[in-house]
Amino acid sequence: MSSIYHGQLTVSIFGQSHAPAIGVTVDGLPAGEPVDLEELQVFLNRRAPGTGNWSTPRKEGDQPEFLSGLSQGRTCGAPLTAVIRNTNTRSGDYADLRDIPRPGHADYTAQVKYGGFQDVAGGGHFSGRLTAPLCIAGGICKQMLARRGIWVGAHIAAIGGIWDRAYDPVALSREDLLAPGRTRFSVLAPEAGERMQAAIAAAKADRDSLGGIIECGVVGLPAGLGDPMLDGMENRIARLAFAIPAVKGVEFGAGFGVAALRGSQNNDPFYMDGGQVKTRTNHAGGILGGITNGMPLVFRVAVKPTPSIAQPQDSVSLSRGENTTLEIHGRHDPCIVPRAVPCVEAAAAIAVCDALLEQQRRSELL
Ligand SMILES: Cc1cc2nc3c(=O)[nH]c(=O)nc-3n(C[C@H](O)[C@H](O)[C@H](O)COP(=O)(O)O)c2cc1C
Ligand SMILES: C=C(O[C@@H]1CC(C(=O)O)=C[C@@H](OP(=O)(O)O)[C@H]1O)C(=O)O
Repeated sequence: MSSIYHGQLTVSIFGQSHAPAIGVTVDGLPAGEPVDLEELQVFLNRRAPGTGNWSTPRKEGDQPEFLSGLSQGRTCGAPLTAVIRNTNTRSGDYADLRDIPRPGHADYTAQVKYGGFQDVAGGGHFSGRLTAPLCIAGGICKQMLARRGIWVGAHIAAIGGIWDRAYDPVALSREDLLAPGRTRFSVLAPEAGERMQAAIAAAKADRDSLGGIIECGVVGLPAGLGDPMLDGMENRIARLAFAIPAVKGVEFGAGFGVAALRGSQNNDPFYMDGGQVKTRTNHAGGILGGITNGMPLVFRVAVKPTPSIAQPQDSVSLSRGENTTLEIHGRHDPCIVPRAVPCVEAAAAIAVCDALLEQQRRSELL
């Protein structure tokens, strides 16, 4: 299994949902960066399971223990390793799933690839739980970016077809990005949030689940970050966003909507604003040719409905080679979207921080 992001920063995520611990090693962080552990905990709490009707009832404190890389509240240049102990596992729920794979989860593909040696309990290394260490790395990157005037935020754009107010991609402000994260259910329009929560409750009562869309923005970025072709900002962000289990799509700016537009509608006209080049619209989502253009960077991810639902489902017995019915008895999120909002912020923050470090180190060589 490869769970390593390679760039200026190397982010290596380890552990399984029901192993003694999960964790992350981040290599390449500049020395001397302050890490506010209280602020980091507030960020991790936004993702932690066990609170809210939309969450799995599995309660975990999700308090990181730093084993290396920090000294006197700052990064010390050594690889930073943090672990989170798993304290509330119920592995018996997974006893049947090695033989009878859950539709929509990774049980079947893991069985094929790892020949039965994979850890099935709690989804093993495939679990959404592994986004907690992603958020440790991303939370530290968010703090580094904020000190440089770069702000990352996200909100629930839609759940089950109910839409929140969208970001204004031209006039997106720091406050728009930060406000949803101060509430337990991260939306811009509280009324839309209430309707979404009711829809989740209804799906749960039907022993079903819901999916949705998360919109993420970054403001304060300089123009010129990223590269063409394989190392564009889109590529870098998408690679990290797809590390979040259940993410099935990523679109930047107007995204798939561009397909229905004419060039005259989709092009973002340039204009001068106090010596700065800006665009009047932002269908590009702040990226042209893989490189930031100084406008807000905006992207959305599609999150599928939670695969583990309590309804009986068709599956197969792999040992007997025959069709069967599966009933899942476990503790699952009826909707992954609300808890995945900080995970998307973490993915964006790591990608942007990495690109900035690369840019800085390149220019230092000249
Ligand atoms: C924060 C978070 C929580 C999740 N919770 C659950 C869950 O409770 N039950 C479940 O079946 N899947 C859950 N998932 C999704 C599965 O981990 C994921 O669908 C599975 O690993 C297969 O990966 P894929 O959907 O990317 O193909 C969660 C994902 C995230 C990001
Ligand atoms: C624990 C978390 O979510 C888990 C993600 C998950 C999955 O299959 O992805 C399945 C469930 O695991 P368990 O059966 O052990 O309760 C969720 O609770 C977490 O996100 O921290």
